[in-house]
Amino acid sequence: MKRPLPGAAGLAARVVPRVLSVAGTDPTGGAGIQADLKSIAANGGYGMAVVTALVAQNTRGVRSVHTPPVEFLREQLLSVSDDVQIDAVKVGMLGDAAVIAEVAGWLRRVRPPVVVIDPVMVATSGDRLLSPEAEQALHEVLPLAGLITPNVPELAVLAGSRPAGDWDEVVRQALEVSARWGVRVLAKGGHLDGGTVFDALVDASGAEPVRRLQAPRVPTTATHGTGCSLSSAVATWQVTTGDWLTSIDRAKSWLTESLRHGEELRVGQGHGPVSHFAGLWERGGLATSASGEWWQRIAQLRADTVTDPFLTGLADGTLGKDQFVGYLAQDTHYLDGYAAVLSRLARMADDPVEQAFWAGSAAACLTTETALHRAWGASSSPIDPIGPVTRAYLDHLETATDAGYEQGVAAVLPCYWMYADIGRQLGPSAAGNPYREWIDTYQDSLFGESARSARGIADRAAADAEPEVREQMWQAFEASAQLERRFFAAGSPA
Ligand SMILES: Nc1ncnc2c1ncn2[C@@H]1O[C@H](COP(=O)(O)OP(=O)(O)OP(=O)(O)O)[C@@H](O)[C@H]1O
Ligand SMILES: Cc1ncc(CO)c(N)n1
Repeated sequence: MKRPLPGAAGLAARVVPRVLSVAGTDPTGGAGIQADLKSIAANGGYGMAVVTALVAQNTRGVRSVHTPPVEFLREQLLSVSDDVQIDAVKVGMLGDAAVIAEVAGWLRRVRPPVVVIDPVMVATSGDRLLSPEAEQALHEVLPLAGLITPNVPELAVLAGSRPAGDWDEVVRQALEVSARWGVRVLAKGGHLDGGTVFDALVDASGAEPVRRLQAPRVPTTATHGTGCSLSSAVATWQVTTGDWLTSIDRAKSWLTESLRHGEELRVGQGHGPVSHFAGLWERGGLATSASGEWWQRIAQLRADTVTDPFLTGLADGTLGKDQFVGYLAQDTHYLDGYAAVLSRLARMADDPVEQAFWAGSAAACLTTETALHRAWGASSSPIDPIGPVTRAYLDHLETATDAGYEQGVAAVLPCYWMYADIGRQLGPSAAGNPYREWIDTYQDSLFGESARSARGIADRAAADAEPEVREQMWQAFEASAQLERRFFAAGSPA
């Protein structure tokens, strides 16, 4: 069954794949079923789970495994398949031969349209998750998969060889396994060294037997459960794309981003989990906070801002120098007034942390400005007369702050947040760009952190505010966002 691609219209117009994970548990939430459910949800699916084994494990290793009777496994599997139409199944830890036989029998009866089997044998910690006798029994279940996803040591076991030492050997083993077991293989190269991680989609019977994928290796210790998370993500995507390479590609992009944010979670002392929802949180896909909702409401405005000719010219380096200097002159006026408003907020705040944040921001604002201007050989005092958009923006900030602390906080937020967002989007094009320093200033992770702090303050203020004040906060926020856009447009090539 092939489903339409999820459209841009959002969740309402979108088919949500119903994806079942059949796997073991990880009470620390980074691997096994717990990771699978997060991964399925993060990739747009509805997750379900049947437990094959209860694993007492954490980021450092496995303590013990409890395998419930296979009769109970059967009860769980039938509870799902008797009631729910399953679009995809991801199979993870199977533990022993009896579990494998049970799952194989169920798969043969139910025939889910998408089956991904992660032949889990050892955890990232090195602990075994499959009894050696059960390796034989895998013969029964692996051919039922549309895709199997072994890592380097697992591939070696399936190929009956030593673990591959380099990428060519991985591909050779994957071809062997694919031919011998009659399955499509995603050979994962996470365990090899090097600045790039390679994976390969191998189908010995296909027209193009080896298709390679590569991604930058994320320097992180947070790699616990990457295999679980990847296989569930691929299973989820396969329901909507119907094409394995596309599904793997999407799952990989998501995983790389989630790996980048894993350490921020500070979970455990060993190999920590990836941050499954980092992308969603980053892009404000959740409207659980007032600011998240405001951010979504200005989505069109934000899209129009990043495609403004001034910013596209800045991104590709074709923007005229005069224009950039003209923009900087207006920005000097703006930052002077903005720093004054931030100082006002510092005085108005009753929380010492918030006072310090606004005062620190006012200072950073003035020093960043001088640094940028020095780089462009301009004086740090404004020479050009103040323009109409700059005037309107500063008047708005003052008026909003006159109305109250909450409104002032909401009014200053777009300046942090939209610039951090623009820096993030323009960052990748910064190398060799004449405006690199400007882009780097806003791409800087410290700037991103300030934006998050400002957002946190606005959310706390909104949570405590009366409905009419919260409405005024939104209006102040939106007006500032509009003025941000006009500020760039004022410097656009005619
Ligand atoms: N540091 C990293 N940076 C980027 N990608 C990585 C990194 N580590 C692993 N990956 C990717 O994650 C996926 C899983 O790879 P890996 O070979 O580690 O699987 P695994 O050993 O089954 O995972 P685990 O046992 O931790 O669940 C692969 O697509 C791999 O390329
Ligand atoms: C339950 C379970 N499945 C898979 C893995 C592999 O990371 C793990 N550590 N735990």
